Amino acid sequence: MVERLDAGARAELPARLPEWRVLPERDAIRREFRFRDFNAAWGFMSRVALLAEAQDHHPEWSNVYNRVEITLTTHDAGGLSARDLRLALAIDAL
Ligand SMILES: C[C@H](O)[C@H](O)[C@H]1CNC2=NC(N)=NC(=O)C2=N1
Repeated sequence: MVERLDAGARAELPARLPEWRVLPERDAIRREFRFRDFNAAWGFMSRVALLAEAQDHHPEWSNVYNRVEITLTTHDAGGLSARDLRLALAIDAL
């Protein structure tokens, strides 16, 4: 069982992940990325896939040409956990 983020960690989300927003409809965060073209978007997705495997934590995502939308939540926790924060920070650092 994975612990969901506590109130203190949630309060810090806007400062730590300014590009991500907490969804109103479910306990998840989302960021949209835009690239020069599909090739650049796919290269980014390949790097995220490697991060996801290394962290054993996997995104919900979609791609349309040069756009990639990533939603993070922890299925084992039924909401946001430290695993989402860690993966989001690693994605931001790519
Ligand atoms: C067995 C394996 O560790 C789990 O199923 C992992 C894999 N990746 C995961 N990814 C996400 N986003 N949430 C999870 O709860 C999760 N669980």
